[in-house]
Amino acid sequence: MADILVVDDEADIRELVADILEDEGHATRQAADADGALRAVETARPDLIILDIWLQGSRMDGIEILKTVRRNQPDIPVVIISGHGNIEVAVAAVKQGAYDFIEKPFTTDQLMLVATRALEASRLRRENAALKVSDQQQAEILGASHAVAALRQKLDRVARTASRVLLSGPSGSGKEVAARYIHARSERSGKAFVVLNSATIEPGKMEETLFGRERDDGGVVPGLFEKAHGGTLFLDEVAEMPPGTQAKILRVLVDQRFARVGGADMVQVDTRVISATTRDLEGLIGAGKFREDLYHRLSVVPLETPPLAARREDIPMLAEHFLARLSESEGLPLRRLSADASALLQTQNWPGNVRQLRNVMEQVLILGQGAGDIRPEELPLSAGEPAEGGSILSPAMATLPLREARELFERDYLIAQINRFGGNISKTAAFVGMERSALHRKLKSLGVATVTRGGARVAVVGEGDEEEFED
Ligand SMILES: Nc1ncnc2c1ncn2[C@@H]1O[C@H](COP(=O)(O)OP(=O)(O)OP(=O)(O)O)[C@@H](O)[C@H]1O
Repeated sequence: MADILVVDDEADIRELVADILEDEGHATRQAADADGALRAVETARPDLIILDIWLQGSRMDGIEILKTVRRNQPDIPVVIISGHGNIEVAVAAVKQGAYDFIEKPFTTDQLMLVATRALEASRLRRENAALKVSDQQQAEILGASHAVAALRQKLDRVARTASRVLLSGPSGSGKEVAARYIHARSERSGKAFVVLNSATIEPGKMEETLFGRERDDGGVVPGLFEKAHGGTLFLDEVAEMPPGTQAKILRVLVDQRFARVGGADMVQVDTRVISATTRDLEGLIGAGKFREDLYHRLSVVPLETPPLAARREDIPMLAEHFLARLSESEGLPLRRLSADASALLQTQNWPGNVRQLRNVMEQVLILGQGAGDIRPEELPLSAGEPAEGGSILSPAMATLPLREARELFERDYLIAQINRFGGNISKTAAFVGMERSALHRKLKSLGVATVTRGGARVAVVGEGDEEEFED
């Protein structure tokens, strides 16, 4: 049932239109002039306005009312009633943003047809707008660390162009979110964002998946390049592409044309390609596993999503964000992290990065029995376990030069110790075997400070302004 406002100076036409709409189950309100109409719109937003153009005794005609409504509430659909022989005025009204018009005299069916279509179109528009908002939300890159702020800035810049982007970073570090972020903020945002995960497609099916097929009966099965026409194709795990497909993709990137499998005609597409890899593509090129020419075409703008362990200061806010979102979507009471739990999360290695953090938060919220703030012992963490193969090297550290790896280790180690001693620098210094002043200098050079969170002192990275140590 819709709420429909009928505006006409002739009472019998108003009544007639209202009767027809009410017979179809809608609620109606009526107005005879501009003041009545605008007051009705202000009182409660109608789902549809049926508006006569000529209104005797009104200070504005239908077109003026239409303009006012469009200015203030542009998403209310308006259907114009025009007198016979007044087509030009009706067409002018449509140009001003009316959904459609009907000419007097009209039949019940004509009125219902145009009213139903206007209501349906406005419902679809509202749904699409809601979807677009949720697309944008899905494509939010959260984090206040230097690394994430710099990444966001680059993504914003690249979203304004049509350049191809290659995103590198470990699994779960947000490569797909970054690709969605670019798409959602680009001129292509109204068109499709299509994902291909190369690792999940059988090699024999890859070309059909990407380029489509022409069947013997003349039917066409479009591939992902066609589905993403005008939009963006995200090639995830691009290193997993079989060599034959690599050659074909290269050709599409060079001239934006391809033939479907089983077909001879060339298909022209305008598809932006964003690709992602967790692997070292340059190493694979050296080993003859990835085409160098394709690499250069894909990585016009190369960007890196940093591992979570390299931006620990983002961990508390990401964790709180996931807790809030999950409790809302699962209908569970919201729980927050205690300061100790938050500090413990910051000492972990997170080989599965943001995805792993989200999973841990999901487990706490869904499986956790507790109430109130989440305590450290409730966190399902395998803290302190050596990484696979007995090595303590995290994936983040394993690929760094010695000096940077040592800094990363020292930073993580000292943060863990400070948090173990409740932010007490003297006790930490005694335990780690350093003079208090030397520890201060070291922490400063590593960008570590302690801040008060939830009543407790915790060590964090990169919030230099608050740096102030307690004994
Ligand atoms: N900066 C971020 N802000 C908010 N959520 C994030 C962020 N980074 C990652 N996520 C979330 O973490 C999860 C994993 O992210 P995503 O799928 O983008 O990672 P990926 O690098 O593409 O992983 P893979 O290489 O395994 O495909 C998603 O649920 C995503 O929403």
